[in-house]
Amino acid sequence: MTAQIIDGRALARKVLEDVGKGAAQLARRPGLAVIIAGDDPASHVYVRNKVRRAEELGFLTETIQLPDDIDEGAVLDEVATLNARDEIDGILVQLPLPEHVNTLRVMAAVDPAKDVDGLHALNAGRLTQGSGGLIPCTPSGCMKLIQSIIPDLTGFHAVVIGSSNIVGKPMAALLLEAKATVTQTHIHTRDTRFIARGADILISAVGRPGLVRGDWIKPRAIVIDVGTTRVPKVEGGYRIVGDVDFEEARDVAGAITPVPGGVGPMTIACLMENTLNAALVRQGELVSA
Ligand SMILES: NC(=O)C1=CN([C@@H]2O[C@H](COP(=O)(O)OP(=O)(O)OC[C@H]3O[C@@H](n4cnc5c(N)ncnc54)[C@H](OP(=O)(O)O)[C@@H]3O)[C@@H](O)[C@H]2O)C=CC1
Ligand SMILES: Nc1nc(=O)c2c([nH]1)NC[C@@H]1CN(c3ccc(C(=O)N[C@@H](CCC(=O)O)C(=O)O)cc3)C=[N+]21
Ligand SMILES: [Mg+2]
Repeated sequence: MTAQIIDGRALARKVLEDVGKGAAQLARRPGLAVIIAGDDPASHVYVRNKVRRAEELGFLTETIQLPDDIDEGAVLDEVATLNARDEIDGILVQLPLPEHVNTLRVMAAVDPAKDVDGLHALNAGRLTQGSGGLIPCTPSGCMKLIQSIIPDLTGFHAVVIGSSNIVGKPMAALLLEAKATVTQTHIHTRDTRFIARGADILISAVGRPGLVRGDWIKPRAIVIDVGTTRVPKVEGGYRIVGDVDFEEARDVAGAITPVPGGVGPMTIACLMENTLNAALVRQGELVSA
């Protein structure tokens, strides 16, 4: 069989349309601030894309560029300043931070009500307890992609390859909340291929091109490829590739997300959705995100 290709760009457009309608109901436009430290070119591309989307929606945006050698205290000061500014509804600290900065301490400093990445321990805890809060953008986008194919995940076996705080762990929590049976793997997992083959829904969030081969996939499974690795092209520039061997997977899976054009655009759309929800809560239009 040939898998259905799940169109992340088209679904992202729908999400953004709804965000635009929601934002129009607000007395004050949502405000998104992005902190970026250092000069990693890939990080700058992602930040520019996020800011451009926010501007298209009429949001207030601000990018705070910090030097690579900034000390942790100064990053925490920037966060505190943004926490105190009423017109800022969402704060995103672009990752990775410089090596000498403790990511968890920075995350803990962000006002949970403005934590549009859903990385504060309060939001992460609320997610595992199913009690609302802001949800990390990439897993949130993956859920929408999966549910565009199977709206009700009750009892399906989902396998999440990768266990980071930003993708793998919240992905597993969301799937569990949706009543799927969830297996999570990581670098020490033995025989990931065998585990993956049992998945009705297979999500790979590792960053290793070609990790997931055709024989890792159960026939007709839904495959969500979060991996985004930059590979230099011989003619210059780069292309981005996922974790999944797309050509092999296409012959086995029931549905699959492409890279690019799958999870990436949904991540940005869900960031806009989170920013709108944070603004709605902060402006008293919603009790909880
Ligand atoms: N499209 C999008 O919107 C986004 C894409 N990404 C991409 O997704 C990928 C993952 O991102 P992120 O979670 O931040 O990355 P991290 O590097 O933080 O996490 C990768 C995870 O994969 C695990 N891992 C490494 N090798 C294997 C393996 N062979 N089998 C199973 N697990 C393995 C690691 O295990 P351990 O913890 O034990 O080391 C870790 O848990 C990257 O390619 C990133 O660029 C990320 C965010 C958004
Ligand atoms: N605090 C924080 N939050 C993040 O959400 C976050 C982060 N840090 N650090 C880096 C990763 C990576 N990430 C991506 C977002 C969009 C695309 C995306 O739009 N990708 C396009 C292609 C883009 C291209 O061509 O380079 C696509 O897949 O179609 C990819 C990757 C968010 N991340
Ligand atoms: Mg660090």
